[in-house]
Amino acid sequence: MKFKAIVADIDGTITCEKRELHLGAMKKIRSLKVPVVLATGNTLCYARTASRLIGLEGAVIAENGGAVTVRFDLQGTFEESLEECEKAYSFLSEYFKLTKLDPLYRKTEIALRRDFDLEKARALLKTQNLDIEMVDTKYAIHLKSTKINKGVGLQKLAGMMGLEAEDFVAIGDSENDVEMFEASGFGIAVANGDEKIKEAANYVTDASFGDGTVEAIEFLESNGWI
Ligand SMILES: O=C(O)COP(=O)(O)O
Ligand SMILES: [Mg+2]
Repeated sequence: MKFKAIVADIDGTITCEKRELHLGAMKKIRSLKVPVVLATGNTLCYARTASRLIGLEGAVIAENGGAVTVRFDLQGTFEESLEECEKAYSFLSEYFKLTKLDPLYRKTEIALRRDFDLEKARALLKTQNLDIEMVDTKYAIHLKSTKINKGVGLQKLAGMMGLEAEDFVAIGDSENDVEMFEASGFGIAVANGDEKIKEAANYVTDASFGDGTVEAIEFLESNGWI
């Protein structure tokens, strides 16, 4: 097996436990010859800044696939999905006190603080005729279109880079990374990952957080897969 690129989740994967960047993972990523794409549930400006500060090229998937850019000098592309998310938000606001995270910068979905009953909210949302789902990343709960995810974002970005999604190894830690694992050629979950991502993974590291990403890349190198 030989892969041409890596797509790495940000929070919980290239960070430490308290969410600060993991310096060992940064160093390892910078040493790679293959392109590294960042994929996050967070906003596009967050992803682009992280890419710049890590020393990457600006190819990022943000807002769980809703926003994508291939280089720093190009504007992003944004899916038209916010309106439907707003409808779901208005409906759920009748039952819960919800807090939006970074609404000023988020253009395709809504991220919420994790301080309400998710299972109850999911059951209520099912009674509505909306193509919206709720995804828990352990950092936020995302109200997002069922048609958009990091896997769809990876297909799109891979095309822009002249690659196939299967050319990528994906590294991640939570349920918002599952579709990205499915679209990629090989998925590696870090040890702190949730059950859903570990189930979707081809390989699970022994180490957690950024140490897990270092281990994942060393595993790929030792097999000659990158
Ligand atoms: O924004 C979040 O909720 C989590 O972000 P992540 O996809 O980089 O882990
Ligand atoms: Mg994550």
